[in-house]
Amino acid sequence: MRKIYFCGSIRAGRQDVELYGRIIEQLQAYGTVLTEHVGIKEIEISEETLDDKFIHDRDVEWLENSDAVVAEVTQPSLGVGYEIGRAVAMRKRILCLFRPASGKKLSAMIGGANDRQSFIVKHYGEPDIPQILQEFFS
Ligand SMILES: O=c1[nH]c(=O)n([C@H]2C[C@H](O)[C@@H](COP(=O)(O)O)O2)cc1CO
Repeated sequence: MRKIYFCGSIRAGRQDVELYGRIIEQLQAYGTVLTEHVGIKEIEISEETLDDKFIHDRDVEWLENSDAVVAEVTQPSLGVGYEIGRAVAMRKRILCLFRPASGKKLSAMIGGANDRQSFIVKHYGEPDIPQILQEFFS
């Protein structure tokens, strides 16, 4: 079973958490999502009981064990940017999802990393997700 590491903003703002949950639900058709908690609204409460070193070391280990990384990058987050950078260094396959309709501007360090092979950046709207995931995992 493929292991998927999903990245989404937590401390940088939870406005997209429900969307993360719906993406994770679709990702589960392609493998086990190691970071399911990113898409769960009430998660801050349980993650708050963990110290930062525990969270960091657990997540880096999950990242190392993952076969693919999918990041929703519309809400800019230091944690997500860090995870993506570490994933590049680990030579993981990475899919970054950005919603232009948000009115935000994607960092050049993500947009400019797109090589259309191992680092893929997609500008999308929610209805596009099934096809994007199918292409990425095929
Ligand atoms: O409690 C946490 N649990 C956790 O797994 N993370 C990881 C997973 C997310 O993809 C990413 C979010 O980073 P940030 O909190 O800087 O937005 O970091 C981050 C936090 C809080 O920083």
